[in-house]
Amino acid sequence: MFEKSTWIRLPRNVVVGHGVRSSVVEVVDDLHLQGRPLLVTSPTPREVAADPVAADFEAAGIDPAIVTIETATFDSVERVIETAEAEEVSYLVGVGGGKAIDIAKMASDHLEMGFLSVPTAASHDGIVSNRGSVPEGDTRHSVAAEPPLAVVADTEILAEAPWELTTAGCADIISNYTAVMDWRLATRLKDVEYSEYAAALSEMTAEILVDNADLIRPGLEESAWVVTKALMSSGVAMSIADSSRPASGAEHLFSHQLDRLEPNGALHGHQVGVGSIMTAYLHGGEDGVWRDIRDALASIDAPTTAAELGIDDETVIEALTTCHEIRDRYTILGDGMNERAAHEVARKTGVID
Ligand SMILES: NC(=O)C1=CN([C@@H]2O[C@H](COP(=O)(O)OP(=O)(O)OC[C@H]3O[C@@H](n4cnc5c(N)ncnc54)[C@H](OP(=O)(O)O)[C@@H]3O)[C@@H](O)[C@H]2O)C=CC1
Ligand SMILES: O=C(CO)COP(=O)(O)O
Ligand SMILES: [Zn+2]
Repeated sequence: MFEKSTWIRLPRNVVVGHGVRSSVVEVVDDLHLQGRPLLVTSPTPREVAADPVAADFEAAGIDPAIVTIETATFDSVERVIETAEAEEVSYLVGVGGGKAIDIAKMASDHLEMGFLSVPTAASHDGIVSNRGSVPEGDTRHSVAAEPPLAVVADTEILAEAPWELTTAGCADIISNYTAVMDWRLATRLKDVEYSEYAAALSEMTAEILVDNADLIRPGLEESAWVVTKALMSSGVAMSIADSSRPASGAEHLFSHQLDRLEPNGALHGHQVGVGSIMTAYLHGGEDGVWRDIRDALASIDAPTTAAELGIDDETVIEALTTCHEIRDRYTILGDGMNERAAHEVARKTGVID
């Protein structure tokens, strides 16, 4: 008997383009959401977009509450939940980068409330995904969370954000190549659940981005358009898989460990990009695709070395040798690299001197 079933949760409305920030209230109306919204934001996105969105709500006769979080932690999720309950809101609007959107989607899940995703940076592929990514102690959780009811991605805001945020988003997408390699490996060796459609979508997204790399230039609003579409497509792959596997393999473990070792290190996307160069080498050796990944990253101005990340060589080696412990996710790192092997891969790929 055939007993398989799946439930894929995706946004109902996706609004992308120049000046669409002012459509948030209209989107809320289209979704028939009633009552007060709680805007969940972080300091810079608050100035850039959350305060103007709050003003749009006020102009429409809706009284929004607002909460500003500083970190992507369970404490922040707790604070948002407490604020939502105290302010008696009916739905959430995450306005910001990966941090604010992750916290909003996890709080929404707990509160059983809908949420809207309003990205202010094309820096990560969590814009539409149904996952939240949060560190806790020695580990890093990929938490099932509420996917957004709608996404409102204003390319004018995204294009005005610092250029490195956009290159971080590109690198988060390029890292899909190695994430899918790890996923296939884990399927072969550990029989982990696998979706051919999610894997293909994730790889195709990276391919389209790399093929359009010449459209990705600072000061070009079209870049924000190209990158945001890729970030959403990658997020849809995660929602189809109901796992971050299509977009998160060993290169993400490396980045999550760097976040622990060097909390004020580099952007998430930049770290996973450098990790991807090294894990591609581990998958394919000297003749594998690691040079293609490095060149793709370099072509969109993303870092390809530890020095460009602003992280010292020792920390890179420590992250490489310990990051397999951060979560139960089988990857090319297996049960861990020893120090000599870590030095070898980091040197051979030019990540360290
Ligand atoms: N759930 C998922 O599927 C995924 C989750 N993630 C998570 O997302 C996070 C990474 O996302 P990222 O966006 O890099 O992190 P942040 O949200 O921390 O944003 C990075 C920086 O950009 C700033 N910023 C955001 N928008 C603007 C703007 N318009 N102008 C100027 N500065 C701006 C932020 O300011 P400020 O400090 O003031 O907030 C912050 O300093 C990680 O926690 C990662 O784990 C990543 C991929 C997928
Ligand atoms: O960053 C992600 C995908 O780009 C997902 O994060 P996790 O590694 O926490 O699942
Ligand atoms: Zn990522």
